[in-house]
Amino acid sequence: MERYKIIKEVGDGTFGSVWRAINKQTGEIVAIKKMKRKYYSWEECINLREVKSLRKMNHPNIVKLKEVIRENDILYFVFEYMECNLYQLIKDRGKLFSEAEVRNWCFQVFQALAYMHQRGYFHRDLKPENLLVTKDLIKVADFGLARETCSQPPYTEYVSTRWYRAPEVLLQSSSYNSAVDMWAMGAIMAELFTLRPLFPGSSEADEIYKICSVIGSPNQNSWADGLQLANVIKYQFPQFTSVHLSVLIPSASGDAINLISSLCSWDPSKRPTAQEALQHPFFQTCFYIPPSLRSRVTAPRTPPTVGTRESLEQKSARRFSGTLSNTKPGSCIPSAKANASITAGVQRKLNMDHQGANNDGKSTKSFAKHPRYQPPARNGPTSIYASKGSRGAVAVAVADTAEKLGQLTLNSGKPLRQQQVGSQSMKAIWWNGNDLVRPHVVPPGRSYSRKVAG
Ligand SMILES: Nc1ncnc2c1ncn2[C@@H]1O[C@H](COP(=O)(O)OP(=O)(O)OP(=O)(O)O)[C@@H](O)[C@H]1O
Repeated sequence: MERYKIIKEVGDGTFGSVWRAINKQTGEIVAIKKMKRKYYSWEECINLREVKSLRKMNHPNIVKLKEVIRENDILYFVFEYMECNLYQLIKDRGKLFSEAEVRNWCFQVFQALAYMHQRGYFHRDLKPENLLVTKDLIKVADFGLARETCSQPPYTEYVSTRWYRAPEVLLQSSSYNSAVDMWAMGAIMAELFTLRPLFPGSSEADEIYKICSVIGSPNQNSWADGLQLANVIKYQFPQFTSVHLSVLIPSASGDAINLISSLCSWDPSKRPTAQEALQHPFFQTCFYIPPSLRSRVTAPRTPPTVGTRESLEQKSARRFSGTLSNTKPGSCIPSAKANASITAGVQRKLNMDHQGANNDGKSTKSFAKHPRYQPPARNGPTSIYASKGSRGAVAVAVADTAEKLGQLTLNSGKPLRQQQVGSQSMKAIWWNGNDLVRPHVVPPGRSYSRKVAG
């Protein structure tokens, strides 16, 4: 570790604290994640999911793991450095993001997911904190929970952040798949438009309650397997009809609403795959720049992985630059120096090789089945967070969920009991006499807690 000079702490997660550091030999800025628990053997380290999955991934929208160092039983991951995470951008944002910004970020993330899912991995803990941003470039980080698709269920020890957790996981399915990442992306996309979480559940039961209140309760048609899962744990869904998402996300176009709606489908098999999402009309103006072409252009002018057709046509001289029309050329590109690989060092380190794997085998679906939606008036949200609470990560075994969910017997339209919903204030937000108060009409001055432990 003496090759690095630690500059400052930039993140504190469940499993590690992350530090900005500089490689004294190359001048490269890196992020070093120092794991909280001790590792007494090298075998323990190389068997970690984060190592096993990340070392196989080589994609411009997946954060690069450069080195793994074990020193005095402490494990350090050295990553390429990114300026901030998406949650920080959302939190500090005074006005809504433009649809072009949302599109650009989501297109990149779906490319990363398509790559990862095709290779037989799924992330399982996608959330704004795990999407790292440098200018227009976004990368998926934190593979601590990543799973191989072909690994054997049941996945009992699964933990993830509640607000982005897919319903099949909440209902304790033991054989979920990469569709859990697609659900999370629907919730994240919506949050990018409104700057507020779409399903801010204060407990696992409240999470399902909030999902029902937005997308409507599931039935035999929409999710027969889900009814069975609920039956097993003796859970009764609260009865709600769906709200059109355009009411909750008024600034989003019809295409965006359509994509979010299909991502947030109860039935995992009805969600688009990442590859299918990339084909959605919402991304019609985007084009993909294959990695092989990206390396041909001069680095400072090359944005990440996405561009617009318009810019492609107009700027044929920069044919493969993929510069977004709203992108400052070169604004998001790390310098060649910053990309220099680390060749020196005395500590034991892991070689990051990259291998392919399996397909996730999901069937191809058409978007034609989703009714096209008429865009609503574009009149921004009624309020944004007055303040945001701390946002902890979770390490919550789901073992107690059956008990918690099983205790619930919810009648149509009736509020959850206070202890089931969470705090009194949460109840006040969610129940207003005869009518359910939707999550996006939080009274001014009210803040959500981003604590998400289940
Ligand atoms: N490569 C990076 N560059 C800059 N900041 C980073 C990088 N990796 C992580 N961070 C920051 O550190 C935070 C925590 O990192 P990470 O999610 O990897 O830790 P964790 O312990 O696995 O967290 P979690 O509690 O979400 O499981 C991130 O949200 C981000 O703000």
